[in-house]
Amino acid sequence: MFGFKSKPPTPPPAPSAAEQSEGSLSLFQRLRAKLNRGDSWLTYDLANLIPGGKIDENVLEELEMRLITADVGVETSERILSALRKKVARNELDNLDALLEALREELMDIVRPVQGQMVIDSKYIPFVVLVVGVNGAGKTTTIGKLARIIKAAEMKVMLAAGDTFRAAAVEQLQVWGQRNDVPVIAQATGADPAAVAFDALQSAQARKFDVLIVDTAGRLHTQSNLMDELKKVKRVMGRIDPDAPHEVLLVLDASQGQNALQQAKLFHEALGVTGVVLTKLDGTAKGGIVFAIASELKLPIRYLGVGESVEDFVGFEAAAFVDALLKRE
Ligand SMILES: Nc1nc2c(ncn2[C@@H]2O[C@H](COP(=O)(O)OP(=O)(O)OP(=O)(O)O)[C@@H](O)[C@H]2O)c(=O)[nH]1
Repeated sequence: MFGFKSKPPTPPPAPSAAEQSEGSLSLFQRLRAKLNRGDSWLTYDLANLIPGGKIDENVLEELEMRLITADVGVETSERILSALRKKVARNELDNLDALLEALREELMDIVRPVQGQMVIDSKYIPFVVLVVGVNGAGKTTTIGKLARIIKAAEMKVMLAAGDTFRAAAVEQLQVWGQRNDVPVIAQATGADPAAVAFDALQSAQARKFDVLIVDTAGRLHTQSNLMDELKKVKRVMGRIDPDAPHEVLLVLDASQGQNALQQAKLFHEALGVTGVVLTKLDGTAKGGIVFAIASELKLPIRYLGVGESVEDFVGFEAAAFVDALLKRE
């Protein structure tokens, strides 16, 4: 689920307990079972639209509408359809299978470049991950899940409770810390989040931790003070290690659709996001936002959250994701 750079401190991660307990279920099968509750939004009953087996403009329009309503975005959907229309005009797509194969290729072209695991570079002691995103996107849950897989790889991980705005957020992080048996650095509610991050980084450095994950507040992105606060957290950590944070992980709730894309733009402009986690893909989210983020922002997509429990967390793999959407093995 993540890679190593320089000399790895430990061998690559063993399969997690959850992965083991899920036996031989492939990533495709796990995604397939979770995504949009198992119904493919994209190809569901598309066959019924092709009574004579002929791909015509009606089918293409229906497909375009599905892409748009599935949060792929107008621009990206139009681009996909324009490529498909050209193939139809050249008589290259004359049945449903050919159409689905061409659609798969178009979708793969969009997400293949953004598949990239988080590389924990061991030249940094610690490797610092700053986790950002709006309220309720799933930051704390993601941190808990991430801490667990890093720990399973036998690395020492510490958490910093940088969301000092809400007392419950600190408590929630502490619960995840206890569950994973990892230390959590916290201060009183209302403390300066930059001070929490600074202290945590100093402590993680002194105690030679491999990874420090910093939680942050997520009040609405339209409040410019949030971005100023996050920039300060970043800057202050840079005083200890000029390269820190080494990963700025943006957590987005996939069920927020195009709004998530807007958030991503703002966070990226302010902080220079280096990786994205899309959560709640198990709910009503249609998954199309993955393509919108990939095509418009070209940011690496690191992980997908497909449920509330620790094992509902998968590394992003382009082919498994596209095939799960298209219901193809
Ligand atoms: N269904 C589902 N729920 C999720 C997922 N990830 C997180 N959640 C739930 O979403 C809610 C918000 O998650 P948090 O981790 O508290 O979100 P946060 O971004 O830390 O929120 P604040 O602390 O309010 O800033 C919780 O009820 C989580 O259990 C996911 O992948 N799927």
